[in-house]
Amino acid sequence: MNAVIEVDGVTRRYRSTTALDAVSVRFEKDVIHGLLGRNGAGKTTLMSMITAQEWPSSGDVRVFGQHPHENEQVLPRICFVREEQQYIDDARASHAFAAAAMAFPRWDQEFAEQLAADFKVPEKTRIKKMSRGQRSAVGVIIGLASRAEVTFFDEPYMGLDAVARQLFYDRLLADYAEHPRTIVLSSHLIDEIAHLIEHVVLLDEGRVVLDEPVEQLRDRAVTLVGRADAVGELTAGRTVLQHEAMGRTARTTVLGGLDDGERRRAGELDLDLLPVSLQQLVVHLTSKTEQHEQHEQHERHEQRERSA
Ligand SMILES: Nc1ncnc2c1ncn2[C@@H]1O[C@H](COP(=O)(O)OP(=O)(O)OP(=O)(O)O)[C@@H](O)[C@H]1O
Repeated sequence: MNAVIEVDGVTRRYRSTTALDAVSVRFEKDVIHGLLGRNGAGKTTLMSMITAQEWPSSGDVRVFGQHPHENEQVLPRICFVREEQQYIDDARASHAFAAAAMAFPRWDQEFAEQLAADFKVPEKTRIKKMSRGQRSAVGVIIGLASRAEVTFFDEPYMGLDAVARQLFYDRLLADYAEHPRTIVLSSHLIDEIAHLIEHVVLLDEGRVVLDEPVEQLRDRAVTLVGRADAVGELTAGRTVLQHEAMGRTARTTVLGGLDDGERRRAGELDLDLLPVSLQQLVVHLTSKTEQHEQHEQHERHEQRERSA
């Protein structure tokens, strides 16, 4: 393992909000990571710490083994693409690309121009006057053509239509295959990016709740589809993540994998076994807190009823 980013016990407080709560996580060299979590989970805050745009309240961040803040050895090797990127007044896409060419030593101008044509970024329009999707495309192009050793894309798709998003995913994968680098992609469109990412870091309320290679997630849950009574037999007593019944057919997703005996039985019962989607797993893992609160509320209510 070769971590290019090491985050150790990082906490970030904003007055009464704890955006990150003792987060420790590593991002490995030349791996595409998905940084996932609900709104307000702390994803942008974590990326801002690593890219030296913010300071942690406590804890330690190292990139390439060094502290990134005001570090000229580190900063040109990091690119952070975010929605609210500010560009200088009157700048056109070509000006933004020229600035990026100065900032990033591995910048590929030809690639940037090819991407600008692919995304149909208007040449003459000022970035300020561009549509939201066109502005996002400028950011995405800078992220790709910078070829920075560490590149963060923080929800880069805002305003991009489905065709442009697909273009981004295709170009990202193709360019990554030729120029491997560390990529961290934050997105709410989990199913859309699931095939791109090799490792998932999931934040919930400022804490890491999952930090795992995508391959391993397959064993975390399974979906059984078939006759309702047969599905019921194999899912009895297990934690159900999702259940749908359609007439005599059921589709049930349960936590945990099936052992060899259970798989054989599923075959005998003519059940289909499907891997769980990343989206389903993320929803399950990040709604736990609410489930817990609801449970606590219920318990308090019961207690009041009993003592009344
Ligand atoms: N500058 C700030 N001042 C005060 N609170 C902040 C600041 N930046 C972030 N926060 C708070 O920290 C928490 C985490 O915010 P953050 O932007 O990191 O979440 P996120 O996971 O990126 O969310 P989203 O998916 O909605 O973009 C939120 O509760 C947010 O309100």
